[in-house]
Amino acid sequence: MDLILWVLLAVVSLLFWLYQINKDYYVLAFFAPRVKTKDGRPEWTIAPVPKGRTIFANGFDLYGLTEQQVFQRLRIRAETFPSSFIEYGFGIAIYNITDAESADLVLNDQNLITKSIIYDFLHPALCTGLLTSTDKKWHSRRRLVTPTFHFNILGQFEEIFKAESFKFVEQFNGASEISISVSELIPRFTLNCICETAMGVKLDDMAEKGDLYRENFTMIDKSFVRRLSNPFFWNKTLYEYFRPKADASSLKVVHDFSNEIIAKRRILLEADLQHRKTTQDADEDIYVNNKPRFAMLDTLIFAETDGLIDHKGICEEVDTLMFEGFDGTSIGLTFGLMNMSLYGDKQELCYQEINEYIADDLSNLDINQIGKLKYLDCFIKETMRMFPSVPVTGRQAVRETELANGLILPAGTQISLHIFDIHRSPKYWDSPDKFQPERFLPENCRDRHTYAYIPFSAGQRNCIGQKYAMLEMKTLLIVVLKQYKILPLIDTKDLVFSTGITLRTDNNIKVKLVKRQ
Ligand code: HEM
Repeated sequence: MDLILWVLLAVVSLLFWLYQINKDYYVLAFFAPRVKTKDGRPEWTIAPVPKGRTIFANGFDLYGLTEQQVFQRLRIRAETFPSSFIEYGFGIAIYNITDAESADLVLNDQNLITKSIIYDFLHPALCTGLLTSTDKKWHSRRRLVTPTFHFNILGQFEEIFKAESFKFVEQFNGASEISISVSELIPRFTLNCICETAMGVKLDDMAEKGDLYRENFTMIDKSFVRRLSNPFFWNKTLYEYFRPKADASSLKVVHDFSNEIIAKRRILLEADLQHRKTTQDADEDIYVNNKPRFAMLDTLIFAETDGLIDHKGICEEVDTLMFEGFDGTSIGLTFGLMNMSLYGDKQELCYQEINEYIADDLSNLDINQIGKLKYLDCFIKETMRMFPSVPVTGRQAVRETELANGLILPAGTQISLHIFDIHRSPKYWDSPDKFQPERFLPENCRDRHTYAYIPFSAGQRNCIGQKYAMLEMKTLLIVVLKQYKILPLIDTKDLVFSTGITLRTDNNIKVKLVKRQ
C-alpha cells in the first residue's frame, strides 16, 4: 500500500513539475525553450501556435510527407496564419514569418545574421562558404567577394551573357518553329554563364561533366528535403549513419567538378599573368578597367597568395557561387520564359520596348541599354514575385533576442522567412495569383511595404549576385525575343511544386518558339 502511495505521489510531483516547467519549455516538443513576450503575455497572443499533427507539438508535422506535400503543407499554414506563427519542434522553437513587417524586423536585426539549422543540411555540399557561414568568417568572405560584383565587372560579364545567349538560340539552327524544354536547356545555359564569368573557365569541352554536376545537385536537393522532414535527421551523426549511399557519390561528383574548375583556372591564370608580364600589360587595379578581365575566382586565388583564404576556403566559395549562380538564375529564367509564353500581350510590350532601345543586330546590347528597359524589369520582377527561386530563407537567434513586436526569442530559436507566401499575401498584393508586371511601375509601388517583395532577401545577408542575375536573365530574354515569338505549351493549372533548397516543379516546362519575320 505504502508503495502505491509513494508511486502516486511521485507521478503527481512529476506532473506538477512538468506543468511548471511547461511555462518555460514546451514539454511535449522535447523541452523546446518557449518564446516569451516583453509584457509577459502568452506568445500566442502575438504569434499563434498551430496545433501539431502528433502530441509532440509540431515536431513531426512534415514527417513522412513527399516533397510536394511538404510544399503544400507550408502554403496552407501560411494561408491560415498570414501574420506569422510559432511552432515547437524537436527541442526548438521555430518563428515562421509570413508578413513583410516581421520580415523587416528580422532581416534588419544585426543580431540575426546567423543562418538557421536547415543551412547545416547544405554543409556537406557547400561547407561553410558565403551562404552558410556566420560571424567573422562571413564578414571577411563577404568583404573579399563583394568587389567582384562591381558595376564595371558586370559590364564585362555582359559580353559573356550575350555570347552564351547567342549560342542558346543558335542551337535551334534557325528553325522557323520549334518546341523546346526550357527546364532542360536553361540550367545548361546558366551553368555555362557562371563557369565562364565567375570561374573563368569555358565549359565547351566539359559539357558532359556539367550535365552530371547538375544531375547530382538534384540528388543533394532530395537529401535536403529528407533531412528537413525528419526531425531525427536534423542530427548530423544520425543522418550520416542512415543516409543513402548515393548521397556520398553525388557529393563526390559535385566536388570533383568544382575541383577540376579550380585546377583549370589556376593554370589559365598563371598563363594569363605571364602573358601580361611579357606584354607589359599588368595593371594594378583588377576591378576597374577595360583590359582583359579577371574572373571572380582569380580574386580568391590572389587572396590566397596574400594569406586571406586557403585552398579549402576557395573550394567553399566556388561551390557556393556555382550553386547559387546557376540554380537561382535558372529558376528565374525558366519561369520568365514560361510567363512570356503564357501572357502574349505582356510579351508584346516587352518586345516593343526592346525594339525601341536595342538594335536588330544587337550590336548595342550592353549594360547601359539594358538599364533602359523598364517594362522588361517589371516583367522579371513579377515573375520572381510569383515564383521566387528561394521560397524560404532562415536565420537563428544565437542569443536571446527581443523583437520590436514584443516577442522575446530564446537562444536557439529558428526563424523561417516564407518569401513565397509574403509574395502571394493579399495583404500587399491585389489578386496575388494574377500575373501583372505593372504592379512594379514606380507609381504602383509607392504605398507597398518594401519587404513585401524580397526575392533576393534583404539586409546584410541579401543576395550578393542580384544585379548579376538580373543582367543575365534580361540578356537571354532580349536575345530570344528579338528572334522568336514565344507560345505556350503548359497551363499554370498543371504546375506541381515541390520543396527543395530552391523552388522545384515536377513539370517539364516547355514553350514553342516561332521565328519572327
Ligand atoms: C534569380 C537569381 C537569384 C535569386 C532569386 C537569389 C536569391 C538569393 C537569396 C534569397 C539569398 C539569401 C539567402 C538567405 O538569406 O538565406 C541569396 C544569397 C546569396 N546569393 Fe543569390 N540569388 C540569385 C542569384 C545569384 C547569383 C547569380 C549569385 C552569384 C553569382 C548568387 C550568390 C549568392 C550568394 C553568395 C549568397 C549568400 C550571400 C551572403 O549570405 O552573404 N545568387 N540569393
